[in-house]
Amino acid sequence: MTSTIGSTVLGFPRIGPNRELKRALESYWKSRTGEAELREVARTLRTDTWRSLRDAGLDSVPGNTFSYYDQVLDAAVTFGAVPPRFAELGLNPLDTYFAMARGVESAPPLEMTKWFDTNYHYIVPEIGPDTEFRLSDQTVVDQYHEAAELGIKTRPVVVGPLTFLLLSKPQDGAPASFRPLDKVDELVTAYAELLGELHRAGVEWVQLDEPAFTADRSQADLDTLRAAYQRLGELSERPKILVASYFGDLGDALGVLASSPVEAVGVDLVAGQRTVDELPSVPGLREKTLVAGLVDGRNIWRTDLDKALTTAATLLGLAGEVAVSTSCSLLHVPYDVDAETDLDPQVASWLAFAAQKVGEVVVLDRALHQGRDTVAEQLDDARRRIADRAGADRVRNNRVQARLTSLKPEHAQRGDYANRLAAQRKSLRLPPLPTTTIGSFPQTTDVRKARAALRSGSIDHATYKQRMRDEIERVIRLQEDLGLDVLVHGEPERNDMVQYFSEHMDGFASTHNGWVQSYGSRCVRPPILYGDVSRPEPITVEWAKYAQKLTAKPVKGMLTGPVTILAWSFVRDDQPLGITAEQVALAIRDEVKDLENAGIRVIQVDEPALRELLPLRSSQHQEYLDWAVRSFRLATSGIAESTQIHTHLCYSEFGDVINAIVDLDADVTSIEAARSRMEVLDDLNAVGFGRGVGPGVYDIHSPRVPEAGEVTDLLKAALAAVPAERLWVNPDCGLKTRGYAEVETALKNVISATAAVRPAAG
Ligand SMILES: Nc1nc2c(c(=O)[nH]1)N[C@@H](CNc1ccc(C(=O)N[C@@H](CCC(=O)N[C@@H](CCC(=O)N[C@@H](CCC(=O)O)C(=O)O)C(=O)O)C(=O)O)cc1)CN2
Ligand code: MET
Ligand SMILES: [Zn+2]
Repeated sequence: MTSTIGSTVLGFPRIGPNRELKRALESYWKSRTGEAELREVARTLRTDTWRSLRDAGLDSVPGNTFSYYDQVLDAAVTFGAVPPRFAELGLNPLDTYFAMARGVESAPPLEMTKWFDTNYHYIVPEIGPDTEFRLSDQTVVDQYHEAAELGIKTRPVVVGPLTFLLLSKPQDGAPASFRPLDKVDELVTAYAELLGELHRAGVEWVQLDEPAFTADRSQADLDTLRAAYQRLGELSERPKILVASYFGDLGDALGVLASSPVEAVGVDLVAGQRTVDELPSVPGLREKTLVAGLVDGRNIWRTDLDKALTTAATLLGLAGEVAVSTSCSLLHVPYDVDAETDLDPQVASWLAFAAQKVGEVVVLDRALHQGRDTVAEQLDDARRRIADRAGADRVRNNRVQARLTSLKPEHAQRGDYANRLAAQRKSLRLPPLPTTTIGSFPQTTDVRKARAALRSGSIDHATYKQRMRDEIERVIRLQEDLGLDVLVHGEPERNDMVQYFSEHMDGFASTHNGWVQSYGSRCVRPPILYGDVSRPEPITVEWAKYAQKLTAKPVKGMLTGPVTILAWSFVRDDQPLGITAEQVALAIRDEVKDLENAGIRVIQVDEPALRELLPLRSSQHQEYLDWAVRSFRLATSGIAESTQIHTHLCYSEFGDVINAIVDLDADVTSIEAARSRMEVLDDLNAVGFGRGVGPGVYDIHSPRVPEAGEVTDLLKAALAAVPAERLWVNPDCGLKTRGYAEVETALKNVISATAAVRPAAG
C-alpha cells in the first residue's frame, strides 16, 4: 500500500529574505523590542514561507522549519531536555530557550558545533541519566494549526530521535559509560506522544530527519534505529512518517528503514553517489514512497534537469511512489537569485537559490509524473543555461591551468624545520611564551558603517581607506600598550575572512543579499566560485605594510587558507574539489610571497574549516586529507626559511585530523583549547607534533572575561604538556564578534598570566 506525498523540499531558510529574523532577534536581545514584536516578525516569516511554497506548486509544504535559533535546540525543548541550570532560572519559555543558546551570567550556554560537514552550527543538547523526556512544548502542533488556518496543510519537520541523541553530549558528571543513546526508549516514548498529538491535530505526514545515518554507524546503532522506527511505525494513532536522510549515502541504514513500518524514506541523490546503484537491491522499498533528493540543497547551481530526470526514471519501478525533492533542507542556500541586482547576468543565469530550487522540484516532478512535454519550455530553458555554463569562456583561464600542470613536488615542500627554527629565532628575537592574537579585533559599528557607506557611495574610497588606517593604528597602539609580542593589524577591512579574499580574486562572484544562516542570528554570504581562480594583484599587502610601519614589533600577516575558502564558498561542481583547492592555494601562495617581500616576517594562514570538510564516511578521509594538506603546503612553501608560517584551527574536535595538522608543516599552530582545558595538546603529543603551538587560553565565544588566575591555570596545564620553547600564548580565535571593553581586560589578564609563568629568557 502506498500513500502519496508528491513534490516537496526538505526544509527552507528562516532568517528572512532580508534577514528580518536576525534584526528582530538582535533587537529583542538588546531589550530594544519586546516578545510580541519578535513573535510577530516570526509569524509573518512563517506565513510568507508557507504561502510561497504552496503558490510555487509544491504538493507537500514542510512545516516547523522556522526556528528562533536552531532546530536541534527546538527538539531539546520540545521533548523536555532542558538542563536544570536553565530550568532553575525561572525565566519565561522564550528566554529559557535563548539562555540555553546564548548563556546568561549564572548559566553558561549549551555548546555549539558544526552541523555535519556544513557551515551551519547547532546547539548540542546535554543529556544525563536523569533527563526526563516528555512532550513539553506544543510549538510543532501550534504551527501546524497556524498554517492550517491559512488553508495550508503542512508536513511538520522534526529532528529524528536517533540523530538527536547521537548529536547530544553526556551531561557533566554522568557516568563515563553513559551515552545519550542509552535513553532512546524514553525519548521514543516522547516522540510517540508527539505523533499522537499531531495525528489528533489532523496532520497527514510528519518528517523525521535522521542525517546521522549518512555517517559511519555501528551495527548497534543500526539495530537501535530499527527498533525505534519499528515502535513508532506500530503506533495506531500517528501521521504517516517520512524518515529523511541527507549529506550522503545511508548505506546499511537504507535497508533498515525500507524494512521498517514507516511510509517514506528520503535519500540524498546528490551527495549520496552510491544510493542510486544500491536502491534496486533494497528489500521493502516497493511498499514505500521514495523521496528522491534530486535538487542540490547545498549548492547554488541550476540543476541539470535532463540528467536528474534520467536518474528519476530509473527509480520509478523501484518504489511504490517516487516524489521529487531536494537533497537536504534549503537552509544552506540563500533565498532568491532575483534579489541580486549586481551579479553578472551570465553568472546569475547559472544559479538557483531556494526560490529557484523549489521551481526546479516542481518542474521535475511534473516531467516525471505527467510527461516531459507538460514542461517542455522549462526543460528547454534549463538546458540552455547548463550549456551556456559548460561552454563559457569566463570559467576557464589557460594560464591558471598551465601553472597547475607545471607544479612539482618541491612546490609543496619547505626546508628542514631545524634550520627554519634557527633562522626565525634570529630574525624575530621573541621572548619565551610569545603572546599574540588570532587576527581580528572587534568589528565596531563604525567600521561596518564605513563599509556600508562606501558601498552606498556616501563616502569615497580614500575616506574609507583612511578610516581603516585609523582603526589599524588604534589596534596597533592597543597591542603595544598591552605588551603583546607578535602584533596583528586587526582585519577591520574584512567583511568576512573568506568573502573578503573572494572579492579580490578572479573566478569568484559575490552576492549582495545572498545570506545564509551560520548560527543563531549570524549569517554569511558565501562567495560563488564559478571559474579558474587567480589573484590579479596583492590583496592584504598594503594593510600589513601600513601596520608594520607603525611598530618595531613583528606584525603577523593574516590570510585565509585554501580549504577554508572552499568550505565557506559555493564551489564549482564541474571539476574535483582538489583541483579547485590547488588553484586557490596558488593565489594564496602569491600573496604569501608578496607579504614576505614587503617585510612581513610572520604570516598566518587560517584553516579553521580543515575539520569541517572531512567526509562523513571514513573510507573517504584519506583522499580528502591528501589534497587538503597539499593545498595548504602549496600556499605556504614558496618563501624563505626565516619567514615564520602560522596556522590557526578552531570550531572543532581535532582527533580525526590530528595527523593532518602535523603534515601541514606550519612553524606555529594556534588552536582552540580553552573550553576543553588544553586536551588537544595530549592528542598532538601522541602523534609526535614538535612545532610551536598556541593552545587558546581565552574562550572568545562568550562575553565573559577570564580572570588572570584562570589563564595561569590553563598555561600551567599547557606547560605540563609542552616544553616552554614551543609554547605560544593566544586566545581561542579572532576577536571580531567581541566588544573592545571585554577584549582589553581579557588580553590584559592573558598578558599578566603569561608573565606569571614565563621562564626567564635563555
Ligand atoms: N564565512 C564564515 N564562516 C564562518 C566563520 C566566519 O568568520 N566566516 N566563523 C565561524 C562562525 N560563523 C560566523 C558566521 C558569521 C559571523 C558574523 O559575524 N556575521 C555577521 C556578518 C558579517 C559581514 O558580512 N559583515 C559585513 C556587512 C554586514 C551588514 O549587515 N552590514 C549592514 C550595514 C552595516 C551595519 O550597520 O552594521 C547592512 O548591510 O545592512 C561587513 O562587515 O561589511 C552577521 O551575521 O552579523 C560570525 C561567525 C564558522 N563559520
Ligand atoms: N584570523 C581570523 C580572525 O581572527 C581567524 C578566525 S577563525 C574562524 O578572525
Ligand atoms: Zn578561529
